[in-house]
Amino acid sequence: MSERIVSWHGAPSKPAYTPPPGAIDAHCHVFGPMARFPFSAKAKYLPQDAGPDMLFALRDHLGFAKNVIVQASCHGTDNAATLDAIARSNGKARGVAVVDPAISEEGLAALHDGGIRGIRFNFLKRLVDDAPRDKFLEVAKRLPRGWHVVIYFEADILEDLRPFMDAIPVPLVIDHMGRPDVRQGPDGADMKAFRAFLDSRPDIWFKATCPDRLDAAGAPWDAFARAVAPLVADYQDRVLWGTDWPHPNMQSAIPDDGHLVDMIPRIAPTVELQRKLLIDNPTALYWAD
Ligand SMILES: O=C(O)/C=C(\CC(=O)C(=O)O)C(=O)O
Repeated sequence: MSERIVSWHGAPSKPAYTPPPGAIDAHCHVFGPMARFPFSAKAKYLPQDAGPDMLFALRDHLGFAKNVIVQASCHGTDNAATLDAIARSNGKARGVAVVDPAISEEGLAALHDGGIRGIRFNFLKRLVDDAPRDKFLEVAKRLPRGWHVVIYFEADILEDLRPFMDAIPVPLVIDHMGRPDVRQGPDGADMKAFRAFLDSRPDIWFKATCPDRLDAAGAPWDAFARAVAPLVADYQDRVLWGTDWPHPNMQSAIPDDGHLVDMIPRIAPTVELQRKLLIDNPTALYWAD
């Protein structure tokens, strides 16, 4: 792997939809800059630099107030780039780390001081070499107060992951709804299984994100809007939204971030739903203190 890829739109449009004041982009990443924050030797993709200045310029362009920066797999368990971005945000960013499960209590406390409020377990084989459930569970049981676990998986392993996820004693946040096949519609097998999972405990949250990854038909992502809007309405106190910028790995169908923002009123059509999705819910998870 040698070629560094660009996975983001060079000139995203200004969205027609204006997010409410204080809106939070609760799923985005930073890449590098590589000269200061080299990528992991185990990285499955090698991106161009997409650092905090670019992220914060996009935040302002799209009309958001804050970011939740999620450590991407290309940086492995070295959270320095994510922490640096949070430190540069003037209090306008918090984050989710990826840790070596053997991390010390002091290491976790330092992440907390740096603005981290959760850790991420990634189960996508194309992104990580291994995902040791026993070790993940051990570290999930000794997280700082108020933290949660973010889990990224694909719909076909939801059932297999259930015993592991059921045993995690802190709130769960599921990336991209566990990647359902949105072409099945709102009552399809994947959405039904995901709803059953959400119904199994009250502290599972999810991100209604990534139409670009989940709806192969492309913008305006009608299948995504049709499948996801009922989920947002039915679980409106547990849903988050984010751009996913800089869209790791996306190379052929790179989304225009302005168009992604214009999906918000299609999945959350009322002012109240939008306030929960963009302000109340992410604030409860990331700015409770
Ligand atoms: O950014 C995302 O949410 C999705 C990713 C990348 C990722 O998670 C990572 O690199 O850690 C993907 O599907 O390739």
